Amino acid sequence: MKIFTIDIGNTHTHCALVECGKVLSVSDFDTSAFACDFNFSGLKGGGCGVAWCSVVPKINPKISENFAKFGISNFQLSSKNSPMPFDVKNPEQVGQDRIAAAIGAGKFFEPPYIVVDMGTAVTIDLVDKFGRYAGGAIAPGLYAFTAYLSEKTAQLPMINPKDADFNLVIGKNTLEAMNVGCVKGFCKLVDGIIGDFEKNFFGKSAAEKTIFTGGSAGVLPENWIAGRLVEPSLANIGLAMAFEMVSK
Ligand SMILES: Nc1ncnc2c1ncn2[C@@H]1O[C@H](COP(=O)(O)OP(=O)(O)O)[C@@H](O)[C@H]1O
Ligand SMILES: CC(C)(COP(=O)(O)O)[C@@H](O)C(=O)NCCC(=O)O
Ligand SMILES: [K+]
Repeated sequence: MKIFTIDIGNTHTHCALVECGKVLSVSDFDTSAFACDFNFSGLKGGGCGVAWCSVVPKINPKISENFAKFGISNFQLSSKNSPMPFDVKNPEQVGQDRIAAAIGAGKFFEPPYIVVDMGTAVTIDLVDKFGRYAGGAIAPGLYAFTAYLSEKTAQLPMINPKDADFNLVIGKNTLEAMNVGCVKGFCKLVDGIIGDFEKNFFGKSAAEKTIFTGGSAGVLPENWIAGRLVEPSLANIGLAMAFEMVSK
């Protein structure tokens, strides 16, 4: 069965048509423009399931209204209906995109594994050996790391993370210093948290059990991202898997 999935993030809304865990097509929108513009009429009667998640609650009534208008039944993934159990203090607090990506990573590995979603925020999450969503870390995303300084200072420019040389050790001008501090610094934050997870939950490198997703994965230096497993539609795959698991 084809499942139309919608992952509403703080910056972008990622839509993907997924069948048997395979992504058939994708389309992205600015979240600020999404709920008002989207025309769901094409989905009606298409024999297609609809699964979605949102970390922008004010959008939810609008999208629900839209589904109702077009008569489309739909599944919103949450901690209440998640097929993945939780080992955290307040499951209802966990971002629905974090739940979706954690489920989606189950297509790639057996638990335990690590899921890194580099969006507006970066989240680094653990699914434990029992297959439970076990929590993780939330930090500013790459854009916050880079843009904030250029917005809040008189002399720091906006940088393009793609141009940063990950091998550079010390910056010899402003741009290089920002590349080392902001871009390499962002990567080192992620690697440092992953390293702690590895030490505490794997006892060895978990590079083979770590998956990356989110907009920043595509703009980080090649020599950091190369060789890592990246799935841009991880949350969408997870939404489709969750829908299939709960519909059984
Ligand atoms: N040119 C860029 N410079 C810095 N960050 C970028 C750039 N392009 C994309 N990003 C990062 O990607 C993020 C958007 O990723 P996305 O996965 O769409 O986020 P969300 O899931 O929060 O909507 C931006 O907030 C930013 O961190
Ligand atoms: C951490 C997030 C902001 C990430 O959102 P994103 O960057 O993908 O837009 C989102 O998952 C969220 O608002 N979570 C709620 C708090 C929590 O997960 O504990
Ligand atoms: K996200």
